[in-house]
Amino acid sequence: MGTRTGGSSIDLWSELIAAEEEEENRHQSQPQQQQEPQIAVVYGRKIAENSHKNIPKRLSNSSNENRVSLVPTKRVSWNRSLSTRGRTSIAVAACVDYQHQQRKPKRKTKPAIPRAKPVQPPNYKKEQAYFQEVDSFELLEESPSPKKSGTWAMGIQRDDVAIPHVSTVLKKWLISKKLHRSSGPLGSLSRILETPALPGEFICNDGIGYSGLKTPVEASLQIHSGLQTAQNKLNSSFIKKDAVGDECREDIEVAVGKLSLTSRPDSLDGHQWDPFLALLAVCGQPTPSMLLDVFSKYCDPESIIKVGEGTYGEAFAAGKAVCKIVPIDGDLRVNGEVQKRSEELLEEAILSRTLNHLRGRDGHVSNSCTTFIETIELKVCQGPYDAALIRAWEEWDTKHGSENDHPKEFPQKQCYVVFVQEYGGQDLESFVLLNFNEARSLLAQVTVALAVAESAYEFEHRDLHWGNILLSRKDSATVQFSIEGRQIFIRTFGLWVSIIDFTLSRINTGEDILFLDLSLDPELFEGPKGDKQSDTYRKMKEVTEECWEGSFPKTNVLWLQYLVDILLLKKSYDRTSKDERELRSLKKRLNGYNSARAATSDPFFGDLFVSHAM
Ligand SMILES: Nc1ncnc2c1ncn2[C@@H]1O[C@H](COP(=O)(O)OP(=O)(O)OP(=O)(O)O)[C@@H](O)[C@H]1O
Repeated sequence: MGTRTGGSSIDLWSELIAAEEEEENRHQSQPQQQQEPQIAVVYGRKIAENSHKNIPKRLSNSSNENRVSLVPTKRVSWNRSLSTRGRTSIAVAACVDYQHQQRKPKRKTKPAIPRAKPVQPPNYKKEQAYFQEVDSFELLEESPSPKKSGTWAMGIQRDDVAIPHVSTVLKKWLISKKLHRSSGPLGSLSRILETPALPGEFICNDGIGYSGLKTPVEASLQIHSGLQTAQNKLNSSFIKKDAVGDECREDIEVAVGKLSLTSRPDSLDGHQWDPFLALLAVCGQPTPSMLLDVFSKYCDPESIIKVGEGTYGEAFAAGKAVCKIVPIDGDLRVNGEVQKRSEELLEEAILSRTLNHLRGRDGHVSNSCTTFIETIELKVCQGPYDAALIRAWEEWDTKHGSENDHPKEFPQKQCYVVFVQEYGGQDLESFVLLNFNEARSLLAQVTVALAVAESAYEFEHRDLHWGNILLSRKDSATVQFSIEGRQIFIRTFGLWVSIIDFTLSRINTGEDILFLDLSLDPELFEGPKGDKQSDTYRKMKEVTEECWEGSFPKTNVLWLQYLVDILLLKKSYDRTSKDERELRSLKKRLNGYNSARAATSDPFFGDLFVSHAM
């Protein structure tokens, strides 16, 4: 079956597109004729043998069994990363010959079943037929994942100083200190705490408040440059310091002293600095908590349920919240990957919190929306997984077949960051869309959300694959956005969108530009040709010309085009051939927009925007 011969790949995607266009032309010349599915070459879709709920295997992005590689000799870690991150995408795979060769031994023993909690599709037969007819491609290979050894970079570049591409917060701070000849080392968190307070945020108890940051224009980070940059990032976590009791501050200082003297001293250029301490500071903690202490704030531990897993994180429902646990700083490889470092999490924390301010809780903001997942709290934890978490993990494993290592393998002193977020629903990959209206609303909500974040923060997501869009259903008929002071309500048809995973995102907080230098990860751009997700990374590379620090809102448009492809080719829902033509036309017109903001003017969205809540 298939068109792969002699081990060489054939770009079936191009064939598919050509067939689509041919079909489109045919349709235009024969308008009355019923259109057939747009796929020229049809392969049977594999169904998981053990699919106890009769869910097609590829509804999950954790199922590797059918995945085959176009590059069989190059089995690298991104295969694994991408499977769990949803970095799977449209690829026309006929090369079934390779699929057995490409499995990791560990995965062979695991059943390939949906990652997310299965939902009984309302019209499964139709979906199955869809996959048999339309989704005729196997996933060749998952797209490459950025190497996590690289960390966030900031947009401070000087010609006369060699700033390393991979810069930790620490290095950046030291470099900027040199650049700006600032007043001496930032030796401890105590020193940070001595910096002038900024209005609006709290410290100590619950980590994150909502009232601090505004938009860049209203910038509250108050960062000027150099040393101030790193220092004020931390300040941003300690806004309203005056409200902090001396007792609490003392606790932190004592804790900092202990930590820096005993636990994790870090020295560079003779200056003591520890990003772990900074992380603690950002989380408003004197010392790491126990995992269960965090969960207990949100639920009875007995009710904890695992809801998903990624390469780095294990996500558990805790009451109405989701706690994603990410191990940090340890030597133990987790799920085959080197653990993330504190400094990476520090930057990600700042980015997540900045996006929180789009929710407009701190009063009127000219750009607001609720589409970016809300980070309720961040906590640093230490210690083994508790019994309740192990139980939840094992239950999920039994049901879904985890691809992650068993958490009992963590050492006693393992540290983690826990992201407490709102529950966003199921990812687009596994969610069953009902009809074209839902698909339209999804595109509208994503487009306007990106437009809002572009306007507020020059935000580019840069990794908006179908694993990073969460969906749920709500009663609300409209969802509200505010963009440059103008209110927009979008018809939801009951569908509610949340965007997650800002690891690759670029943001201008008003004082800092946070971005990931993707040029450090060439494998990201080496995914299979014809794989829409891999193609999108490559297109981003063309658009940015590898200047990842720069503002290129066109990258958001590239992901919108990717989403249109997903909705046309990977998702099944009630739609007509006219609906499909509309989607294809939208995709073409998107070529003409250089930002999501510009794309909001597209007629496709016209009747989805209303001027008042419904
Ligand atoms: N806020 C949330 N609401 C509901 N489910 C969530 C939420 N956050 C994460 N999940 C679930 O957990 C999974 C893993 O989360 P996420 O992708 O953020 O982890 P990760 O380790 O950062 O992933 P990766 O690095 O592989 O992209 C998601 O695919 C989703 O199923």
